[in-house]
Amino acid sequence: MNPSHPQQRSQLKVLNRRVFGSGVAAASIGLIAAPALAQTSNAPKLRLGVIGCGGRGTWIAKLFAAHGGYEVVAAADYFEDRVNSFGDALKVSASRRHTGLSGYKKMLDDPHLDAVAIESPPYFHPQQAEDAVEAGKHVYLAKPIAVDVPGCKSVEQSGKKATAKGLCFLVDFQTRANTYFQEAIKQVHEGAVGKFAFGESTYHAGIPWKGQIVAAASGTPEDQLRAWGLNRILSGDIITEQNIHTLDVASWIMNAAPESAFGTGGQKVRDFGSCWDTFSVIFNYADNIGITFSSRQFDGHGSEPEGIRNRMFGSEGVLETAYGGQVQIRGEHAYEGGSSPGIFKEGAVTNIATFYDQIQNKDCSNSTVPESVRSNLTTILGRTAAYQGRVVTWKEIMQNAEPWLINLTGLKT
Ligand SMILES: NC(=O)C1=CN([C@@H]2O[C@H](COP(=O)(O)OP(=O)(O)OC[C@H]3O[C@@H](n4cnc5c(N)ncnc54)[C@H](OP(=O)(O)O)[C@@H]3O)[C@@H](O)[C@H]2O)C=CC1
Ligand SMILES: O=C1CO[C@H](CO)[C@@H](O)[C@@H]1O
Repeated sequence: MNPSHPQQRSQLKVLNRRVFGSGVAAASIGLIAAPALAQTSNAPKLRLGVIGCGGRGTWIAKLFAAHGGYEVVAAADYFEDRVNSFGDALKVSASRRHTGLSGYKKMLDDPHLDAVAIESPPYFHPQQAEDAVEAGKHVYLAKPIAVDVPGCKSVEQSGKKATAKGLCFLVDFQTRANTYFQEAIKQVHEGAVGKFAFGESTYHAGIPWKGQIVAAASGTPEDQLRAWGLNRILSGDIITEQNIHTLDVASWIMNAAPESAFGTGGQKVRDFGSCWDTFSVIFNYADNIGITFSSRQFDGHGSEPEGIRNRMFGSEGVLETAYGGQVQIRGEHAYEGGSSPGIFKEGAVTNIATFYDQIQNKDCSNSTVPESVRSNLTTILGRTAAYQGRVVTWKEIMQNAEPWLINLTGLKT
């Protein structure tokens, strides 16, 4: 998000209040400076192109520039106004601003470009990542990695291909970069809560897409693209686009894929867009360990607690985590942990620094790819079970890997 953009400012207010809690508001979105992780070596700057110049793309490009090890030299977005506003802010030359659906391919043709950050709508991520790896570029990819099973499989292959070609590929989950989350979940894996009994996973938040409601109603191809966050196919629906943060933590805790899921939900409160505004799912893991999940993307009328939360109950303790809040283990092997109010920005800053270090050190193991594939597939399993109102197995979704396709006719190539 870009706090200087008026629409984004109001969205941030909603997110601060609803997702992160009032006490941590400014820090949670990066208005309070994160610890500097500036590049100090004399290595030449990495030449970075950004695909997707909307809110996240513009915001994160400034973090790449602030790192010191990158030079933002190219921009691609379907929309000319976005690429120009990005280009002006990041001082990208006119010849390196690309528009249209395949504008990013012209960017990838540049032999002097080292890496790309993919910050476009989720529907486009797998193809853009595949093309970037094919073109020999390192890839920094926003979550979710894909909206469907074939997309997840494609990103999995791109990650492996990147490793084989000596390219780095990093998926940007802020929680995965946070030391309290890392330590707490490591201790849980070492037995700190004993034998798992059951878990909880929630993402309760307001509407982040108010600026897209008018475009969503118009239905022209370009408006549909501008309003991608309210479009089920372009976004993956809220369980994949937004709720993935909490289901990624659940997947990290379990260190396994669920065997099946059962769920429900719908568009209960909102009357715009094609996404559901709530999901309720039970994920069934091996040994009948259940994780109950619920999400909301509309006004909670002051209900607390809000945001991205996980709990895992075991025979000897309980793990509690909150994105932007406290992370701790209670019980026989307590871990005090700590709070992470600045995680929204600090997670990205850390991931940007890690990506730089991996490229410099030629560490192309690309370990964030398989874990992201699994959590993205977990969201798709829950989504399928909820849409169909029946028990759906992991095996089933992996075997019937139907692509989600949208008609892009009418858009500039
Ligand atoms: N925590 C995380 O990891 C986050 C990840 N993402 C991911 O990043 C990708 C891209 O998402 P995102 O950038 O949000 O998508 P968009 O920018 O396309 O859409 C989000 C909102 O940003 C606003 N916006 C558009 N252009 C700009 C601009 N130049 N500056 C500021 N705001 C603008 C739009 O509001 P309006 O039309 O009213 O101007 C729009 O409603 C997606 O995959 C998404 O899931 C996104 C946010 C956080
Ligand atoms: O969690 C987040 C806040 O909401 C945004 C809109 O759904 C997401 O893209 C982001 O990842």
